[in-house]
Amino acid sequence: MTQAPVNVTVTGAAGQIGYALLFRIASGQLLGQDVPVKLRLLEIPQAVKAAEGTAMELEDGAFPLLAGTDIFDDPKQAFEGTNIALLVGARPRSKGMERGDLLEANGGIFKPQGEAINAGAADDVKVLVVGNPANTNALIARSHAPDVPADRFTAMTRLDHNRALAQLAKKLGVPVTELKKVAIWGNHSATQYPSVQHAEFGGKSIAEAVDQAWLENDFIPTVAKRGAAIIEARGLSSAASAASAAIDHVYTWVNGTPAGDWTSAAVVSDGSYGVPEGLISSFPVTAKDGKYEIVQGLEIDEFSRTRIDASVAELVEERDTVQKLGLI
Ligand SMILES: NC(=O)c1ccc[n+]([C@@H]2O[C@H](COP(=O)([O-])OP(=O)(O)OC[C@H]3O[C@@H](n4cnc5c(N)ncnc54)[C@H](O)[C@@H]3O)[C@@H](O)[C@H]2O)c1
Ligand SMILES: O=C(O)C[C@H](O)C(=O)O
Repeated sequence: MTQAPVNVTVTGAAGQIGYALLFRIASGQLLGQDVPVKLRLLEIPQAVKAAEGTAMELEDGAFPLLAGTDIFDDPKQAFEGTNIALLVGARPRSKGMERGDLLEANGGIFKPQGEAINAGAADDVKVLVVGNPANTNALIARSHAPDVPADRFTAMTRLDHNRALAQLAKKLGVPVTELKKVAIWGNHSATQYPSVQHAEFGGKSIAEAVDQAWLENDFIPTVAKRGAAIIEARGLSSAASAASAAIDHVYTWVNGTPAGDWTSAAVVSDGSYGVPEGLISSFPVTAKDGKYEIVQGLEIDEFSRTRIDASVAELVEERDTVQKLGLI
């Protein structure tokens, strides 16, 4: 192991996703089996003790690639020198809380974290926001990190992408490895648009192989409402699958997408496909040389246009709310 360890900051480290995520990072699945990592865990003061327990377990794993674990309750320290920032900790919606209240509470978390990333993160920092509402939390963090290039801020829709792959593989009776060019557009919320317009299986069109009624009445709502279905079944939101998707998102970002395929990530819009510039919206993206890029030049049919516009309208509303609250 000659390479210097990569610093990985994980916020909400004592939460459910943190518990599922940290051991996979330590085992080399985030960056690769030859890349040592140093973990920097951020928690609120009340949860530092629990994070310490997780750090003891990480130590007990004797992971060859884990160069150490540090715990912080101050974002400035947690993001000092960080190369990969996984923003998982967020304020969940509690009973009676309006969407505006939720956005405001999360502004109190993601504003100082954006400032801390701006002040102290490494020059090559890559940020993935997982904590909900993920797209708008990423927008808040990004707007407080003016010195960090916009393309370093992303939010997670890889879980939705993976959910879409799983549903399609089941329907078509093929392994997920045969599926290509599935895309999630818009917000990580029930308005998201999981699209098969350009998707293929074994070189054939998926849109032609399944009927439109199944897409509209089954596939799209199943993927878009899967998070709620898991909460209903488990009594807790998805954790292991969310951690797995976070691993996939960063691994792909660093190591690239295979030729002839793409994945989905919420990235800062450059105005492509009519999505207002600056919004953090999900697109089909490729990754190369450590950069995610929006796939260009896709023809968008009328059905897709309506669905994309509806989800983007929700993102615009969220952006306008946080703007009014002075959070961006
Ligand atoms: N984007 C996605 O696909 C996706 C999927 C699943 C869950 N989520 C979201 O991920 C978030 C975390 O989920 P979870 O199940 O791990 O929640 P959890 O409640 O189990 O853990 C959250 C942790 O964050 C910590 N935290 C709160 N404020 C913090 C702050 N300011 N700094 C650092 N840590 C802080 C809490 O102390 C807690 O330990 C939630 O917002 C959830 O909705 C997103
Ligand atoms: O935490 C949630 O509200 C659901 C989560 O975003 C998910 O998609 O599983």
